[in-house]
Amino acid sequence: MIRVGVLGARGRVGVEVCKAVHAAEDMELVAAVDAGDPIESLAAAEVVVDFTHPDVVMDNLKWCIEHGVHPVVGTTGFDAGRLQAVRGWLADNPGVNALIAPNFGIAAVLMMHFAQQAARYFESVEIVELHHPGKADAPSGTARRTAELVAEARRKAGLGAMPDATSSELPGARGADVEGVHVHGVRLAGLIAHQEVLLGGDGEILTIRHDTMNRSSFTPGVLLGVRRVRELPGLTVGLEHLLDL
Ligand SMILES: NC(=O)C1=CN([C@@H]2O[C@H](COP(=O)(O)OP(=O)(O)OC[C@H]3O[C@@H](n4cnc5c(N)ncnc54)[C@H](OP(=O)(O)O)[C@@H]3O)[C@@H](O)[C@H]2O)C=CC1
Ligand SMILES: O=C(O)C1=N[C@H](C(=O)O)C[C@H](O)C1
Repeated sequence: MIRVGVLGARGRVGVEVCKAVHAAEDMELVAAVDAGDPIESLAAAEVVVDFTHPDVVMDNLKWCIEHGVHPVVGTTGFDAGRLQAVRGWLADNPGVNALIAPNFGIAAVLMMHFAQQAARYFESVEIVELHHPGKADAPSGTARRTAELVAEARRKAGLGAMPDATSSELPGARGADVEGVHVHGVRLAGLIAHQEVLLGGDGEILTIRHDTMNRSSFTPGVLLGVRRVRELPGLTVGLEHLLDL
């Protein structure tokens, strides 16, 4: 039995993670911690799943790593600096591993993978992410990561800047610029989490779309991460490394 703790246990995703861990035959839910609860109860866990908030996730990660607990993190808001800090804590605590994934949905990971594969064939790529209005960060972690993967694929293919004649604009009208890829965020009541990657070339448009219909869709990926994190050395970023893509 894997002893699992959950941080953000009363949140939208945390509730689903607790149910999934409870139902898994090879796992035991030993701690369910939310804001205001003592973090020390996580010491009973081998693996801790974090779905909290970008403002608190670094403190949570540091605590887990320093207490010999392997973190599996869905919380977003990671940039290169934050990932480097996590690598430093792991280096100071050999034997502890961490998995951080901007999206644990299998279809979402495939959407990112397909976008990365397609990127080198098109002059233009833009990303539209659409989420519920309770989301704290923009652009979404998934959109940011997709843009990074697309930019990397374009660089490898020797593609330059995308065509864009915009010479005057209201701030924000062209979205956020992530390594040259424009990312547009929509926050709308009724949505959960959705993304379109628009790829355009001469007379053709390819749209890759992903829709999250419920939050239990994240749990198979989370459970896979919980089962595998102990054997993945150091820091792993992205669930794609656990799938045979
Ligand atoms: N990687 C993935 O597949 C996915 C990632 N996410 C990401 O996960 C994060 C959480 O999303 P979501 O569940 O919708 O958010 P919610 O706000 O619904 O849940 C977060 C929970 O964490 C609690 N919390 C806040 N601070 C702490 C703390 N220090 N310790 C323990 N618990 C704390 C919150 O309490 P309170 O409300 O009282 O502050 C809340 O109950 C976001 O960053 C989101 O982008 C979401 C879906 C999928
Ligand atoms: O906040 C959310 O809801 C989600 N957050 C993640 C992100 O920022 O990419 C994953 C998914 O989009 C849902």
